[in-house]
Amino acid sequence: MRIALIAHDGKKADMVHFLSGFKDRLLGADIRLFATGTTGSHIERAGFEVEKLMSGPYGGDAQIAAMAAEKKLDLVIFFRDPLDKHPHEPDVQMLMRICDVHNIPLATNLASAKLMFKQITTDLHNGK
Ligand SMILES: O=C(CO)COP(=O)(O)O
Repeated sequence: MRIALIAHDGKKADMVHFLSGFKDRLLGADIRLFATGTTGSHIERAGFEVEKLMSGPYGGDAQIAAMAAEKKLDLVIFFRDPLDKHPHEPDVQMLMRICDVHNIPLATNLASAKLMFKQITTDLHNGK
C-alpha cells in the first residue's frame, strides 16, 4: 500500500497528530509513505519512515500527481487549508483532478482520512 501525505502549513500539526494516532497499526503494516518535502520532514520527526519529494510550492504536488497518474499510489491524504492562499493553487487543483481521473482515493480532511485509515489498516491486518 503506497500512501501520499500532504499538508498545508496550517494543517501540518493535524497531519502529524492524525498519523501518530495510527502509529501502532502503521509501523507493522506493509505500507510505504510518500510526502511533499516539508510535510515529510514533520512526519519523519514524528518517527515515521517516509520518502520525501519536493516541497509543494516547488513541484511536490505535481510529483505526487504524476505518481497518481502512473498508478504508483493507492491513496492520497491531502490536508488542505481552505482558509489560506497558496501560490501553487493550480498544482493543488491538478493533483485533485488527477486523483479523480484515475479513481485514486483522496481524503482532504481529517474526518475522511480517519475513515479511510481505519478501513485500510483493518484490511491489512486481516491480510486483505
Ligand atoms: O504545499 C503543499 C501542498 O500544496 C505542501 O508542501 P510541503 O509539504 O512542502 O509544505
